[in-house]
Amino acid sequence: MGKDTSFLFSGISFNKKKFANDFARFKEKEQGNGNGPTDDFDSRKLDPEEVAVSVRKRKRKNVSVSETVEGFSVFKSSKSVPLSIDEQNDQDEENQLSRKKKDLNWQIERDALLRKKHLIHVSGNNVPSPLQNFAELSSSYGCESYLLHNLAELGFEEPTPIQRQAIPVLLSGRECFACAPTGSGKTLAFVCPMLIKLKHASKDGIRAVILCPTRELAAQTTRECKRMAKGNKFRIKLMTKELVRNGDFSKLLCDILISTPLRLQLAIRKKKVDLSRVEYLVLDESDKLFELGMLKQIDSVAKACSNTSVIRSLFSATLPDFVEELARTIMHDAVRVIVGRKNTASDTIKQKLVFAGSEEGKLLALRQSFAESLNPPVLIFVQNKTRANELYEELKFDSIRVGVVHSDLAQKLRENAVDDFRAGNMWVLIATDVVARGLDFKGVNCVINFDFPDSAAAYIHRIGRSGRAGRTGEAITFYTEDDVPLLRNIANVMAASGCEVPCWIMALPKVKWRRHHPERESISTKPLDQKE
Ligand SMILES: Nc1ncnc2c1ncn2[C@@H]1O[C@H](COP(=O)(O)OP(=O)(O)OP(=O)(O)O)[C@@H](O)[C@H]1O
Repeated sequence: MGKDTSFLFSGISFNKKKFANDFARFKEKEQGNGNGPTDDFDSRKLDPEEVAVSVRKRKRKNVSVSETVEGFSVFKSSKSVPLSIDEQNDQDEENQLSRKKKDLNWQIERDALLRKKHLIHVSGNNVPSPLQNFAELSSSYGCESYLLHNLAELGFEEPTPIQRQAIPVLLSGRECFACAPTGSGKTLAFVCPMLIKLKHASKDGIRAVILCPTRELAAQTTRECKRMAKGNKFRIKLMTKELVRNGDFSKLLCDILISTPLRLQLAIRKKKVDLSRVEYLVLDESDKLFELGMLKQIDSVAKACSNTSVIRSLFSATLPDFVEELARTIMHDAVRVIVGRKNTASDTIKQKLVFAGSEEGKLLALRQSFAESLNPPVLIFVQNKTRANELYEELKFDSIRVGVVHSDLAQKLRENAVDDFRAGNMWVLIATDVVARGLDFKGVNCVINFDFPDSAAAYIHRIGRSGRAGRTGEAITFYTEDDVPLLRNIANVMAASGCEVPCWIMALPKVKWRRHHPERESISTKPLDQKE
C-alpha cells in the first residue's frame, strides 16, 4: 500500500504473513504499468490540488464539504494543506453568504419587533421593512431634502405606525391596502411616497390621482399635499367645478390631481383629462368610494388610468371584508397593512352612550350638557339635512356660536362653515355625515352623535374627528328606543377600544346592521303653524 493513502487506514495493521497470497497479488498490481484498479480508491495517489478540485466540484454539486466518506472525515487533514486562491475565494464566498444570511435574520427579527411595538400587521409577499425614522427616507429611498425639511417644520419627529409601514411598501413599487385608526396620519402615508417617486415637476401630464369622497376632504388633501411639496415645483391641482366646465388640461400643467370621483368622471367623459400616464392612484376612504353610489365613478377613473404599471393604493380607517375581497381581485401582489385591530375607533377617545328617551329628551340633554360645561370645539352629527337645519334653528339663539354644514348648502357656505369651525370662530358645528370622514379639525374636544349613526363604520369615522394625532377626545352618543336593537354593534366598537360598556348592552343579541335611518320626530320645538 502506498504511503500517500496510509492516512485512510491509520491505526489498522495489516498481517502480511497471514494474508501472504493476497499481499502478493496486491503487490503485483501496485508494481504493474500504472493501469491498476481505478475504482480502488485506497490505491490512488492523492494530490492536494486534486483534493481541492474535487472539493470544488463537490461543492458545485451542493455536496457538503464536511461530509464524511465511508465513515472517515476526508477533509479534516486538509487543514494542513495551504488554501489555493480558488479555495480561498470559495471560502470568502461562503463567509459572505453566511454573513448575508445572518444579516437577513437580524433584519427579519428587527422588523418583527418594530411591527409588534407599533401594532402593525402585514400580509403579502416580501413585505418591505418598516421605517425606523424619517431619516431612512433619504438614506434608503433617495428622498430629497425639501421633504425632510417640511416634515421637520411641521414638527413631525417620528413616523406614525401606518407611515412606518405603508411608505416603504409604496416606495418599493408595491400596491397596498391599508387600514389604520382615524387621525393616525394616513394622508402623509400616501402623499410622501408619491412625492418621492415623482421626484420633480414635469410636463408629461397628470402622473398621480388622489380620489376623496367629499369636496371638503379633497380640498384638505390638496392643502396637505402642497404643504408637503413646499420647496419643490410640483403642480398640485384640485378638480373644481370650474375646471370640469372650462379647464383645458392639455394646456394646464398638472402633476398631481385631487378630486371627488364624480367630478373626475365628468371630466373624463368630456375628454378634458388624459389619465393614461398616471403612475399613482390613491383611493382615500376607500370603503366609502366602493359603496354603490360611487362604484361606477371609481370604475371609470380606474379604467382611464390605463398605464399598466400604475400603482394603486387603498386607505381607510375601516376596511370591511367586501372591500378587501374587491381589492384582492383588482390589485397585483398587494401588501395588506393593518394598524391595531381592524375597524376599531382610536383608543384616545373616551366614548359614552346616553339614553335620551325621546327626540325632545335629546334636545334637553344637549342643552343641559352645554349649560354644565361647554368645551368647544364641539361637533354634532345628525341623520339628515332637514334635521341639521332644525337643530341649527333651535340652537342659534342659545348664545353659543353655532354653524351648520350639509350637502344642500352652496359650496361657498359649506367652505365657510368648515373654515370658521377650524379657525375657532364657531364653537359648535352641526353636520351631516358629509364631514364625518377624513376632515382634520384639530383639537375637537367632543363629538356628539345627536342621532345614532347609520353604521358601525359611520360611528368610527364620526367620533374620529376628535382624538386625532395622539390627542384625547370625547364622544357622546344619544340613543332612543328606536336605536336599542343596534346598540350592541356600537358597544362592540367601544369595548374593542377599551371603553367601559354596561353589561346589559353587551348581553343584547347581535344583529346584522342594515342602514339605520328610523323615522324620527322633528327636532323643532316651534309650533306647527310656524314651521317651514
Ligand atoms: N408623523 C406625524 N407626527 C405628528 N403628527 C402627524 C404625523 N403625520 C401626520 N400628522 C398629523 O396628524 C393629523 C391626522 O392626520 P390625517 O388627517 O392624515 O389622519 P388620517 O389617518 O387620514 O385620519 P382619518 O381616518 O380621519 O382620515 C394631522 O393633523 C397631521 O398633520
